[in-house]
Amino acid sequence: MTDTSRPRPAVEARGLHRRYGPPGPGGFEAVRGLDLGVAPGELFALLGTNGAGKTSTLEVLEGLAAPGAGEVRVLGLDPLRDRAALRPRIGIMLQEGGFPGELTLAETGRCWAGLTTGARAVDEALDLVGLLPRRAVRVKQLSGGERRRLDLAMALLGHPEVLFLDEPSTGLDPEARASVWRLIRDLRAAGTTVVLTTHYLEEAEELADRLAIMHHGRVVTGGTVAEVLAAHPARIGFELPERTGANAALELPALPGTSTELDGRRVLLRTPDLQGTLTELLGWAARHRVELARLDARSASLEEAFLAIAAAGSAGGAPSAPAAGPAPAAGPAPTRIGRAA
Ligand SMILES: Nc1ncnc2c1ncn2[C@@H]1O[C@H](COP(=O)(O)OP(=O)(O)OP(=O)(O)O)[C@@H](O)[C@H]1O
Repeated sequence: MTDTSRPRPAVEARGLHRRYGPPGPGGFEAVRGLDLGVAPGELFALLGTNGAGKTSTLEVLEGLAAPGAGEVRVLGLDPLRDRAALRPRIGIMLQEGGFPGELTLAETGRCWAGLTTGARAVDEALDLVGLLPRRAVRVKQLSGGERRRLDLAMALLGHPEVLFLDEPSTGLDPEARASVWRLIRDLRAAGTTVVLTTHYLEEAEELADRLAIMHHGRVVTGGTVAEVLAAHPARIGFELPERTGANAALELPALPGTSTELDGRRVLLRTPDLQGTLTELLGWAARHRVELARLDARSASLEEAFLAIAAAGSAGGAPSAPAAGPAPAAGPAPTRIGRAA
């Protein structure tokens, strides 16, 4: 039965494969059975290691390349077969725009607007990315970050319903990056569906409603940032006081599902239940009048999740389910710490 309560995805791929070169050992399969769905108005980030297949995937979604196998739909249309109908409704920012260096920004905009249905005013598009004061400058005179912003302005010329951004903030200084993030957020707030690739995990954490992490042509894990992080343990670090005499040895409480690493007086706990473990630990410390110096408790970061996935992949094939973090080794047995009495 079809679920009619959920809107049809604005962007969807099912069983997508993309191959470079001939079949067999002479070729290379860059995308290996990828499924994804992006809801209308959603901001979706595609992350992954170098060569994971992000650009190869994006190019198929954009209608710039044919899938080797599988099905792709954007706004319900086939990006290749229905290209004429779809092209005016999407905006594309490639990894490199490649606009002619001799043209000024205003001329570039006019040329591009001539090819775009319902284009907004060129100056308005340049203003959106902070390049209006540079409108009379030639493209070849722009810095790398300014070129990135010109690429974005041209992608926005046609009021796209779906915007594909391939590494939109690469090469931008922190201020320019912050203003591009603001612009992307505004576009999303106005209902634009955005699919972006990025190497900046902070960018995905800041912007994305949902994300997927690719490795070796497959989506290894995906969901909201919270869902992705839930598969990775939180960390609690602290330092125990120097102890003497009969109090030299202490037993930490049994903390189910938590692993414990000791390095002198420094203790590192890894736990799937940050609040529960922290509550137990603080109760234990209060009962034993133990001061936990340099106490630091934090959820897993997207960077830790990403590195765990990359490491799992390098160590013999990435997992196909949400990747587990560093394995919690210890069971609920208490851990003896400190010098023996
Ligand atoms: N034209 C091509 N011919 C052969 N192999 C290619 C071609 N383009 C890409 N590849 C290979 O396909 C794989 C995926 O490349 P792709 O550019 O999609 O990765 P990516 O995730 O976007 O990487 P990055 O983060 O480095 O931009 C890589 O191993 C790359 O070398």
